[in-house]
Amino acid sequence: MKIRRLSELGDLGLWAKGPNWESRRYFVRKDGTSFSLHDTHVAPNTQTNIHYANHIEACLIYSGSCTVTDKQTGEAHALGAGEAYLLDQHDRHSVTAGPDGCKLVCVFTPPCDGREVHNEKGIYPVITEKGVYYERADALQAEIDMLEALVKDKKEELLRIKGA
Ligand SMILES: CC(=O)NCC[C@H](N)C(=O)O
Repeated sequence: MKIRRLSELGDLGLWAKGPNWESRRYFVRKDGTSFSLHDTHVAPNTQTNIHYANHIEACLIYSGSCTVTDKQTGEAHALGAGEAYLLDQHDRHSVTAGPDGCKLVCVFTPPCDGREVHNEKGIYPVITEKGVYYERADALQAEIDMLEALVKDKKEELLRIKGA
């Protein structure tokens, strides 16, 4: 088991800030997981345009409210505490926080490294120990390398179990 406390995140480089939001990244790639776990706080009455070309993200709102708009269809969803959205199509979208702001627990795959902020297109790079990759092909290769390392670990575990 691992415990990570809010008070540690700054020193560990796991507290990222954008113009309208901050994201406290509790568990990240270096923890060896295939996902990262974030607590995102979005400032009241702000709009952020996002396009996670290299990631899938699930968000669960636990405080405040927001409107998530699909930029392709124009469909807008008003969401509050206990409601969630999943960006499983690399959807271009905007998040508009309500008058009390919006707090969300967010899960990313591939896992974030901790330092990611949006580029001018709203994209996060995939960051590994080998580099920072924005372009889809490079980011996919970095993700495949991460997944292959995880599969290698699982295969070794399986061999250990079978050999026991
Ligand atoms: C909704 C929003 O502002 N997202 C940006 C931060 C993102 N959820 C993260 O945790 O990196």
